[in-house]
Amino acid sequence: MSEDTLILNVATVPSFHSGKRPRTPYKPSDKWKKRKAQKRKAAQLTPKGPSAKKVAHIPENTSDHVHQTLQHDRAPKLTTKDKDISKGTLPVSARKPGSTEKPSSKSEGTPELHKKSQQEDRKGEDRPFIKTSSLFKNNPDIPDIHKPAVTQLKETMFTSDSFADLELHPHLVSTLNNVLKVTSMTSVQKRTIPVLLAGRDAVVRSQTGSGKTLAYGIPLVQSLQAIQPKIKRADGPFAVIVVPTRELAQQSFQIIQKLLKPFTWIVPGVLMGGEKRKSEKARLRKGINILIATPGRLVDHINNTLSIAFSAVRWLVLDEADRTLDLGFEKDLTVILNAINTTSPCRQNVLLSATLTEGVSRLAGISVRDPVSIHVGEGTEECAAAVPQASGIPHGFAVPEKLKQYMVLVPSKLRLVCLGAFILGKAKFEKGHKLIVFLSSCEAVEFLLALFTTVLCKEEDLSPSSSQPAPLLFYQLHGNMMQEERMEVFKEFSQCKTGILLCTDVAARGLDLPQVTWIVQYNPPASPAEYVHRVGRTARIGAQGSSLLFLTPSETAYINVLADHNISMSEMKVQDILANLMLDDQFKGRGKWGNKKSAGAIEQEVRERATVLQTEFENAVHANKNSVQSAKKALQSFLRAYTTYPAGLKRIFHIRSLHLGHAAKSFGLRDAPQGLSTAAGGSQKSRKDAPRKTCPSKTLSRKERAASLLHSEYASGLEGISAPRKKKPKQMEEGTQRVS
Ligand SMILES: Nc1ncnc2c1ncn2[C@@H]1O[C@H](COP(=O)(O)OP(=O)(O)OP(=O)(O)O)[C@@H](O)[C@H]1O
Repeated sequence: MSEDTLILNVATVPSFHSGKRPRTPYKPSDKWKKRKAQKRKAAQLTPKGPSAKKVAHIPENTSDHVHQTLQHDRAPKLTTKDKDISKGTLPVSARKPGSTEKPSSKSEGTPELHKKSQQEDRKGEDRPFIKTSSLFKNNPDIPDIHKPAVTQLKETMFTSDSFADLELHPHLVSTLNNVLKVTSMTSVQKRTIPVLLAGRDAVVRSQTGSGKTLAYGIPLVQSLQAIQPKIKRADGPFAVIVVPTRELAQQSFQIIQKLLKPFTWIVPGVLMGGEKRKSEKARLRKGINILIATPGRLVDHINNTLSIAFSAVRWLVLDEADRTLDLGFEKDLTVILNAINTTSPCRQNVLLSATLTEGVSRLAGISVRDPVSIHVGEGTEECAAAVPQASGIPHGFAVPEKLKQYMVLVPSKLRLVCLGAFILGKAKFEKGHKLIVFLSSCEAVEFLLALFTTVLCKEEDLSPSSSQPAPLLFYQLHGNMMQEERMEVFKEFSQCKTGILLCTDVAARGLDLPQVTWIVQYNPPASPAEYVHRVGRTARIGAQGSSLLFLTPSETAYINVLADHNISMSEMKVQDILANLMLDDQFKGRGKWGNKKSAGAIEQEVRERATVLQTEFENAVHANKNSVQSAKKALQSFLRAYTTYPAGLKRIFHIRSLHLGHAAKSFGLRDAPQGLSTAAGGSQKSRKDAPRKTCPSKTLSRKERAASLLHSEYASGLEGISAPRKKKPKQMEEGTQRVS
């Protein structure tokens, strides 16, 4: 051992799957547990034995010292020669130059090498030192940010006008006051409700969390309860409400259900992917008067359920209308509109979103007649400046006034520890925080849930009587989960006071999750509109909230793209986020820093602790073959997602600007893996063996791939992404890959 090193006592590092289920606080049903067990068996995620105690080296004089300079730092950037990542194997050029090491993916591919890796796993338990490459060397420079001048668009949230001032049924007013606990209208409600009560179509844009659901829900219920003779269940749908995700369908259903409390003869119902079609058919047969549905599932019933009839429809609401268009749901919408138009041409149409744009005007053209345009920011000076002459729709977006927006420029190698430190700082050492962390893929969500549960939630934190800081409660929500589990998580995270939800964009739109204090965008969104919806999960209805956007130095220009849409944010510094680790002695190194620390010494100690944390992450990842595989899958899906940014953003998010070794480190991998495949099927070998039709990325164009990736975010686990492709899927629902 060289003299300039010191030994760090890294606390016991449990294996990635340490025999305990990741501590997600929801209680899965028996059926779900059974399915999960089958799934785990299939994925060979066998729990590992007791955790190994590991020791890490950190240099005494500088925590930057590289004990084993892993060749990440020298791994070349991806080039065009490396081929489009989505076409298959990751480039050979990403292999360590001059390395004689066998590619790790291969070493796990054959039984002998598997045995060898198991032996190494066991050996690792006695292994005295863990070598961690430097986190703080060979990173790209963090550029100085020249904050662009941005005029933020403002929308007034509340008015002093009361619901009682409207000509509503008195029982509806008392339901609003007593059940929904709302008395005065928000701006969007004040402007929208009278328009809809007057029987007009409307295109409504107002900021996230401003009460758009009641803006259409109240006039809808008011008009249906007034119909004489009274609506009968068997009359079928009088209103159809289309929303892009299942959770939003469920949420909207619950609000409509509350509004209908005094009007028991009107029956609401929800149709959404992941539910049993048979029982939905039975409910349709009995009769649903207000039908809330995701587009794919509704089309499915239009095509397959004889008892669905639209002759009575008087209302069509497209909530999150721009998203519904975005996701390639346009075809579905055409089917829905055709089905409704054939039998019910006279009805009211309402389109709503916080980010209605030109594209939606096009949709408005096919679905609304002479609509009243309601833009809540309209009339303000800020908004006038943002309205381009031709369209009349503001180019910029308003975000909630009390939302504090931050961004941080983090080199790839530091991303994982930075996210870990941020979560620890907020959720463990401050009180009452509820965080949502957006990631770019289902695989990354699953991987980080397991990793964080292993490394950040230590056993001692779990005892209720413990005097330790608050235990961390992690939740996950993504499109590959089973419907039952998705609903359970949604419910539990809605009700919990603190916790961290790791999710994909499936949670970005419309969800009204109370008391969320922080939105973290670990992967930047594909558009400024999606940015607005993600951050809109906090600071709702006048509440305080904050957001943090992670960017790598090469992605700095995204700040200007957001600024073009009137979005402005302040910079946080990586070192300030990492400084949270000073609160957590669990990640203390062996450095002798004394009591009175100079700024330099503190910085060194922060770096040392960050290195300890990274070491723990890497140990957890490399604890067994399955956890390595899970990290690789997450990395692979991250790379795939990176190829799907729209053309206009390619100059900022280009696969070639990624450093594979550094990206691998951000998934706790010590080496840049070889032979990565970005196809859904996994390794190159398994991809070769798989039937062609199960490998969509081979047959899809880049645009289709992007759409299919986005769709997968909206799928439930029931159909599974590996479901064989059918020529014409029977069950076209949100999340089904549209491959033809
Ligand atoms: N008039 C009101 N007074 C107080 N709270 C209200 C009022 N109207 C709605 N709310 C509450 O505001 C929250 C946000 O409402 P809602 O989900 O409808 O917002 P939204 O504008 O549709 O948001 P998003 O654009 O994110 O979908 C809900 O919790 C709702 O109960």
